Amino acid sequence: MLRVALPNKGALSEIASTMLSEAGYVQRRDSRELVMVDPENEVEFFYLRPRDIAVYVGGGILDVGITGRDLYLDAEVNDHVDEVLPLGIGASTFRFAGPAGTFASAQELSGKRIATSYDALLREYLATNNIDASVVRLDGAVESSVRLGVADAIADVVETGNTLKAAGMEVFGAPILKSEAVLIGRTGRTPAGLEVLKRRLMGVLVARRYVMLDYDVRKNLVEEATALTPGLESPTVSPLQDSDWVAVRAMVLKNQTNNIMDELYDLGARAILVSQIHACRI
Ligand SMILES: Nc1ncnc2c1ncn2[C@@H]1O[C@H](COP(=O)(O)OP(=O)(O)OP(=O)(O)O)[C@@H](O)[C@H]1O
Ligand SMILES: O=P(O)(O)OC[C@H]1O[C@H](OP(=O)(O)OP(=O)(O)O)[C@H](O)[C@@H]1O
Ligand SMILES: [Mg+2]
Repeated sequence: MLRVALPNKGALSEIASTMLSEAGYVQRRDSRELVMVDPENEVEFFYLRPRDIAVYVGGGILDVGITGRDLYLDAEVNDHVDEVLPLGIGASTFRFAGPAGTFASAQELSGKRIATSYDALLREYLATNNIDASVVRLDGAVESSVRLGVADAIADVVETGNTLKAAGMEVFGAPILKSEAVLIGRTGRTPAGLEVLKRRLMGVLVARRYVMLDYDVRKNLVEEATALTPGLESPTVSPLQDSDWVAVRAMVLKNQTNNIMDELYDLGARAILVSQIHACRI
């Protein structure tokens, strides 16, 4: 059995479970369940605090896990745990913020107090950038720390920025880290089932990003048309009953679909159809 750690709560919990369901794995139905066995796929899922996942994987107790890149790096296990696959979900940025109009750059933090829940990540950034500041480690609701007088600035996860705005704060300086949900595993180990899990997750990523495009086009325009729809490897071109025309089938990026359809139509392509990809192995 492949032993997989998944976030039990928070921003990454539902989106990680949904992704695994789309990849064909059985997921828990009740958020209080802590373990879920998927005997058919020979995988066992353990629902744990997202911050603890790197610790379980780093300790060799569980084979792989899904957590945030920021949490994984903050756990300081990257000498023996690797990021195996970025998952394109749960994106956020780890940034400095302070009371509106107070700070303009990270260098101005020298001698100041910075509150954060990601102290290892912050300490490393400060050391690399020669900023001599003190770090105040808090568990959460870090935005309140400045108003309450325990810190001068914060380093925290920002997604929409709404929480900062509500606290009268604004970001400053360059982003410290761009994060997203990632699959992590022990360096140099490929436990049974990991390659299949990776391939399935990559299949979900592709199925989410691409659609299947079908159209008919005159044979003499097929070169121009397929230049617009090159597909992942090569588009399928099939004969039609009318020998002057061919049918073309290719995967295209979902967010480019309508532009490509307009260009194909202008070129003379007709019967342009888009269909969703439910699953794939590339
Ligand atoms: N809007 C968001 N708010 C917080 N974290 C987010 C958001 N979007 C993505 N994430 C990511 O989710 C992870 C944090 O998850 P979560 O909030 O569940 O952990 P936590 O803050 O340690 O726990 P909790 O808030 O339950 O005490 C990080 O990897 C973070 O980058
Ligand atoms: O930019 P936004 O979309 O507003 O999201 C970012 C906020 O969400 C997180 O808090 P969370 O809900 O995890 O609470 P916590 O601070 O107690 O961890 C994070 O710590 C920020 O406060
Ligand atoms: Mg949180």
